[in-house]
Amino acid sequence: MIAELRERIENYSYLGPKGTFTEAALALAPEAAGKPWRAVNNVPEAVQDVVEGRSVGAMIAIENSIEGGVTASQDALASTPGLRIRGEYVVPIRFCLAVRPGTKLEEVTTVAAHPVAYGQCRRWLAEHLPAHSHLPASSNVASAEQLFEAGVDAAITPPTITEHLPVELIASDLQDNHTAQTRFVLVGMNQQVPEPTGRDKTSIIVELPEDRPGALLEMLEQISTRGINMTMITSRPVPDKPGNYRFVVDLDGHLHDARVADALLGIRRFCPKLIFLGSYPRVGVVLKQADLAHSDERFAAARAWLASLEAEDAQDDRASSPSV
Ligand SMILES: O=C(O)C(=O)C[C@]1(C(=O)O)C=C[C@@H](O)C=C1
Repeated sequence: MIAELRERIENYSYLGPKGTFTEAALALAPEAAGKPWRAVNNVPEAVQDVVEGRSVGAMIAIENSIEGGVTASQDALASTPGLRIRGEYVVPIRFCLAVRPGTKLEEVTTVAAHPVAYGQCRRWLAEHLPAHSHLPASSNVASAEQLFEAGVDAAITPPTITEHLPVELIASDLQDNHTAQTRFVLVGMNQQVPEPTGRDKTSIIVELPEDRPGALLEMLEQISTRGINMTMITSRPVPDKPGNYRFVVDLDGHLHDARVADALLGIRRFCPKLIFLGSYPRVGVVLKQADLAHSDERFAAARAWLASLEAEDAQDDRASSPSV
């Protein structure tokens, strides 16, 4: 009954309200098209929606090109067993300064902004509003909603905010870097790994054993000796173990690629706290395999050679065992 109910749920959760970059990312996901969307207040709520079956998927921001990893998302992935990434989506980021109509830049002393957005606009703020104070907001649209509360003069928002709220934009392109982008991932529970497309990425989280000097290097060796391109590595503290870290790692390739499977086996042997987050189609440039020794063909040939040795051995066993 519960399984049937779960099957009928089609919702997708995202950080709202309407108009956030997270909503723009969800609009890029073909599987969410035409399905009901649930706007929630933060990343843990979006993840809880999929854990508790209110949604089949949740879109969450994972990394910004200026601010780096989105820690709330990385921590949710590390602490929610069964959560799997199904796809990644990249959204270009542009910020504007929104005010109540009529407010002048010289009158602004307080700025509401999502912390990840605020971090992307430091240079502009230092130059144009050096004496302001920052009021944290739960999203890039929630910041603009705060304009209608006392004590908030301006908000950092996406340029599309005027489609949603009666605000005025008094400055644009606030972000420190004009190529700023945020990478989002669509997550679900206990999902099957999608078939390889030839342009895939595999994400893992590794908590290294505490008592093993050189464990980080060992993990990297497992990846590099198989010619795998590592596209990201970032560390997060383990909350209940001060001084211990887990590593969030992205690799080019798919779980069904021999070299990736081999590397995961190699890491898992000395590192039982290995979380597989998924293999899924990746956005952007995929490096060509430079080293022939690590080509799929060489992996297949090596496996065939091992299988032939084992077959030979089995034959020898049969020949030498006494017949009855
Ligand atoms: O989706 C939004 O608009 C958000 O407010 C979230 C978020 C994030 O969590 O990183 C998304 C993209 C921007 O880089 C800044 C903030």
